[in-house]
Amino acid sequence: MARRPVALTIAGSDSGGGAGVQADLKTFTVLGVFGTSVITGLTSQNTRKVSRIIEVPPEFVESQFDAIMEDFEVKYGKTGMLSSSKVINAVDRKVTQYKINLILDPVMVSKSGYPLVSDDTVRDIISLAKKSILITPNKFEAERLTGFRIRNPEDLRNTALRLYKDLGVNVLIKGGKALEGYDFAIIDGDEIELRGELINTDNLHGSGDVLSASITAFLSKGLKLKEAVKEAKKIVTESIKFSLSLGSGNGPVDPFSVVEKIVKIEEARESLEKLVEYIEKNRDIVDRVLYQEDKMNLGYLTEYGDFATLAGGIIRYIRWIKVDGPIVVNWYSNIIEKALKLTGKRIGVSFSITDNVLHASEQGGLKISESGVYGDLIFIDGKSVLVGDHLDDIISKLEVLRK
Ligand SMILES: Cc1ncc(COP(=O)(O)O)c(N)n1
Repeated sequence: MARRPVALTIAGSDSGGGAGVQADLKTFTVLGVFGTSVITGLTSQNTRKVSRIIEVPPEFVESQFDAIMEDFEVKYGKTGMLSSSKVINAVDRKVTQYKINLILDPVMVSKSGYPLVSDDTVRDIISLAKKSILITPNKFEAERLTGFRIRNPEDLRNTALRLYKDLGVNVLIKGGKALEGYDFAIIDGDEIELRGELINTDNLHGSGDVLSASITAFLSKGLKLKEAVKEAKKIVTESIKFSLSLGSGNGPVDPFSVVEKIVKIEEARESLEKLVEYIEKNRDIVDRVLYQEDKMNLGYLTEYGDFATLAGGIIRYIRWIKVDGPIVVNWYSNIIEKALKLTGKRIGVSFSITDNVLHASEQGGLKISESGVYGDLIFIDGKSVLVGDHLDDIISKLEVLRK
């Protein structure tokens, strides 16, 4: 029977789906970990605002722990929104009772700027932090916890050192957009710089949750803490790079992009395989678009920027064609990738500029472009690249060239 590691999130519900429990469970799932959840509070929230918060009664927080722990083996858990001292104390009791290794994300304010915890919780958060294996404050939360100001990477390091020494806990501070995605961690005394990329987006709703949930997932899968932190940084960077323009406020980051990127590569392979099959079945097309001993190729550029193409292309050889595979991904770039990037299309075929090609495209209404921005047939480096939105689109354009 299939088995999965089980992880736990102890967090609030975000009705808008981008942060909180919803973000944590998505993150666990895409990383192959089964997610359980202790819900600490409910928010009426979207990408613009948090309009209401209801706290879950502490005894019900405790009963969720009991239900999970009597049935599952959970070694690692993470916290998100813990909105009051009573809830924090309930979590503290249960985490201690069940010996759960805790990643504490001291959530205080939403990306949309609304407080998620009452002011007097800082003391209790610090007490829970001391029992955790890692705390992951952002710049603002680290400032609140220490009273320091963080303006640059040096301040970030000093604040991390202070938290590490004073609380006796491993710490990862997220510099966020203000520090161009620079994070700094101290784990078992080792200082770890986590350089990010400057990703120019305000769609960051849920970014902190995705990071701490990724760390928790990787730990549950058996990684050591330092490795888990480094791998989690990659996941959150991807989730931000492909964050979603949903809602009119701070859109959600998208942990699902980590999986969808791979699905899209498989779709690219499948489309190219079908296109090879089509060309093999209709090889007269090759005579029309390719000079003797010239080479054609096929390519697919996914929404995530991965490029698939035939390693060797298709060669016309007397009465035969030779398909020289395999399909390789991100192996090398060619004029098809260039044409697809120029036109924003997904799938392309490169071949010679034969008289047939010129004649048939004129007759069939295919648009030729030398600059490449618009058009169905792009001329690059003395060759033509036929481009389309998907497999059927490119096949219907190849049919035009067969006439
Ligand atoms: C229920 C809940 N938990 C956590 C956050 C923090 O996420 P963010 O800072 O990205 O808004 C949130 N907005 N809502």
